[in-house]
This record gives sequence, C-alpha cells and structure tokens, in this order.
Amino acid sequence: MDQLWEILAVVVVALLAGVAGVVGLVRGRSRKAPKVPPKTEQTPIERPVAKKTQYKPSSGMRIDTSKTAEPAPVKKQARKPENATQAPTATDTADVAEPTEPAEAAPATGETVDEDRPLTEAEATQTNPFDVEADEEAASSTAAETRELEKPESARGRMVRLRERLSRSNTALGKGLLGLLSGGTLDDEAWEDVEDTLLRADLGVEATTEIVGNLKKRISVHGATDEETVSQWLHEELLAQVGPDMDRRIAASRVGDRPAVVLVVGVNGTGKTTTVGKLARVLVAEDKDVILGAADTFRAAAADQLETWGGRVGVPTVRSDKEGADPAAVAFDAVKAGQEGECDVVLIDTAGRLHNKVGLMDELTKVKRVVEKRSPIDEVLLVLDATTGQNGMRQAEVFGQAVDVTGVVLTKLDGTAKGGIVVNVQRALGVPVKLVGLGEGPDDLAPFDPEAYVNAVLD
Ligand SMILES: Nc1nc2c(ncn2[C@@H]2O[C@H](COP(=O)(O)OP(=O)(O)OP(=O)(O)O)[C@@H](O)[C@H]2O)c(=O)[nH]1
Repeated sequence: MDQLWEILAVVVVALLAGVAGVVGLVRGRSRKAPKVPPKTEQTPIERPVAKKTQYKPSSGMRIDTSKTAEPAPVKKQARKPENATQAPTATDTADVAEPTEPAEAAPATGETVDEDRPLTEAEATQTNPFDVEADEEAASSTAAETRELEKPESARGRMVRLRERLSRSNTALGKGLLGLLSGGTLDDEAWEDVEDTLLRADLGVEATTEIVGNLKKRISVHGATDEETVSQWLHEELLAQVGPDMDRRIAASRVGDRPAVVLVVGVNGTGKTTTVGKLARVLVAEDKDVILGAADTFRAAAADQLETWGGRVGVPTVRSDKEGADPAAVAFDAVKAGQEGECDVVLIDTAGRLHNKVGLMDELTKVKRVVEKRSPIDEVLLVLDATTGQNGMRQAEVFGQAVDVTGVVLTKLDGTAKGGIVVNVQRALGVPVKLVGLGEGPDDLAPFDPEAYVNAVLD
C-alpha cells in the first residue's frame, strides 16, 4: 500500500512538472515573436499617381470665356436676302433672329464640303454667314469703346522708309559689283568674280549669264570702265532683269458687282498670315472694305493671329472655331460673306503645313475649286521667304504647278543680301513679284517697285 502511494505521488509530481514546462515554453515563445515587426527604415509606399496631361496651351491660344449657361442674346440680322431659306453657317449662329430650316447643303464653316456637287439655288442666295454690318455695330459699342483702331501707313509713305532697309541689307552686292567692274582691266578672273557675286545674291544662272554677257559687250564696244558709266550700265542691266514693265497691280478692287478674291499660299513660316494682316492694312489705308478668311485650320493659333491683325484696323475675319475644320468651307464662307457684305476684297489665308507635300497641294487645289463655285479667284499670291534661297525656288515650282500663282510676295528681304531672288523667282514662275516684306512691323510690307529696288541695291 505504501508502495502504491509512492508510485501515485511520483506520477502526480511528473505530471505537474510537465504542465509547468509546457506553460513556460508557450510564454517564452510569445515573448520572442512580437506581433509588430521591429521598426526598421520605412520603405516609401507607392501610390498610383494620376498621370499628368501633356496639355500645354500654345502662346497664341485664346480661351473663349463667352460661353454661359444662359442662351446667347439674339442679335438682329442686318442684311438678310428676302429669299434666303438656308440656315446660317457656323460662323453666324448667334446672329440669327429666328430659327430657320436646317441647312441641307450649305457648307457650315468647318464642315467638309462635298465639292463635286453643284451649288443649290438656296445656297447661292443663302443668308449672310458673317454679318459685317451687325459685326460693325457690335464692334462700335464694345471694342471701339475701349480700343481705337490703328491708322495704317499709306503705301506711298512706306516705300520711302523701306528703301533704306533694302539698301542696307544689299549694299554688299552693289558695292562688290561696282568695285569689280570699275577696277581697271577686267580679265577672266575678274569676270568670274562678277559672276560669283551675282550668283551669291541668288540671281540665278540664266540672269547672271545674261548680265555678264551684256556688260562684257558694252565694255568691249565703248571701252569705258569708269565707275559712273559702269554703274549706269549695271543699273540698266539689273532693271531689265527685274522687268520694269510687268503688271504688279494687286487685284483688290470690286470686279463688277462682286468683291475681288485673293488667295494667299505658301509653306509655313514664310510669313503668310503676317502678310495677309499687313496687306489688309495696306488696303484699309486705301479705303478698301476688306474681309479676311482664316482657312489655315491646320495651325490652331493661325485664325487667332489673323483675327488680331484684322481687329487692329477694323477688318472682320471669317473663321471656324473647330480645329482641323475644312479649310475649303471656311474659304467659301469668307467669299460669301464678302459678297453679301459688299466688300471690295476678300483675303484668304491658307495652311502652309500638312502631313506631306501632296496633302498640302491637294488641299489647296480643293480650296481653289470650292471657292470658284462661289466666285472667280482674282489673285493667287505665293509668299516666299527671301532668305531660303534655292529651297524657296523649289517651293515656288511646286506651288506653281498646283495653283495658278499670279504674283509673289517676297518676305524677309530686310534680313538677306540675296535680293537677286526677285529676278530668279520671276523667271521660274513667269509671274511678277508684287509685294515685298521688309520687316516685322505692321506696315513693313510695300508694293514692289523695280526702279526703287535697283537703286536700293546699287546705292
Ligand atoms: N524680318 C521679317 N520677318 C517677317 C517678315 N514677314 C514675316 N515675318 C516673320 O516671320 C514669322 C512667320 O510669320 P507667319 O505669318 O506666322 O508665317 P506663316 O507662313 O503664316 O506660318 P504658318 O501659319 O505656320 O503657315 C513671324 O515671326 C513674322 O513676324 C518680313 O518681311 N521680315
């Protein structure tokens, strides 16, 4: 019995020891494994960041703040043809007194024109898409209160001022030639130098060869090489190359009972939009009623730029607010507005840059065809940058093939000694240089005057 109690006591003690051991083990574990991880250096938490938009407003971009929740006040249309049945185009939706039938065929500004269909009767007589009178009324009560219109310089005055600028950039040509020609004996080397000087001034090979040939002949016949005589001969030869008898008038007066239509073309950056703006000023100075068409819908800011030019001298601009709108439709609407507003001249700015050259030429020919459904085009002015040399000559040829260029505007002649391009481009295209750009100022565009030009170059 005593033995049995001893065995029982040993078992109980062993059990108690086991339980105590298990409890100790559990406690120990829980101390060793903390629930919160030890604070090490914290890794930054990556949050998905909203991707920033790449939108950057261009410097010429205009934010239209005129849109309100209220319907726009309805303006009375000033001159509405009695038989007008078409809805107004996009340019004049705020100008309509009462709703009209929706247009079926009218090319709203910015909408694509199906140029292959003939004009409907309604289209030919449709409502004025750009109400010049209403616009003038509005302008006089708002803009004119705060801003006075500028008075552009007359064409006569600017020629005198700009002659000096042309002379400054081209003196090297005149001085160089005179120096060479009146320097005594003219051997082959000296004649080569004369040729090089003329070629460097971008006169082109043909004109250079002719000038040199004629001068050689004169010198051998008369034997004179004094500066005064040579200067006179050079003047005559250059003038003959420039073509003093070419018709350099701009078609900017009404033709019968319609305005003249002028299309302005050229590659981007040559100064097209600027030229349209400057030309509008020249014409305003001559008391012409001008309207502008912003058919450069490829570059968003071009229409704003043109509108600003026009606004400064009180000339309205027909434009589309849709980027990439159909330029032919805008041009068509501008001509229609010019006709209905009884303007003297419609000036249409076109795009100079497209995805490729073929696209640009196709677009231009389309603009031309669509405009011609409404009115003949009286003038196609090609704007060329005088500083681009042979590149400009190639552009002239490409444009010449696509549209019937009737005149050239040579811009940036103030910044180049390559005044000879006047001769070169006239030969290549067979049309006269009609205007020259001689600076960035608003009145730095002048009619091209061959005599003044040659004087400036040889002064
Ligand atoms: N020095 C000088 N700069 C000129 C003359 N004509 C234009 N420019 C400048 O040339 C730049 C381009 O003129 P734009 O009228 O915008 O050229 P654009 O051909 O309409 O160009 P896109 O609209 O891009 O097709 C502007 O900075 C003008 O001020 C000029 O006769 N002399």
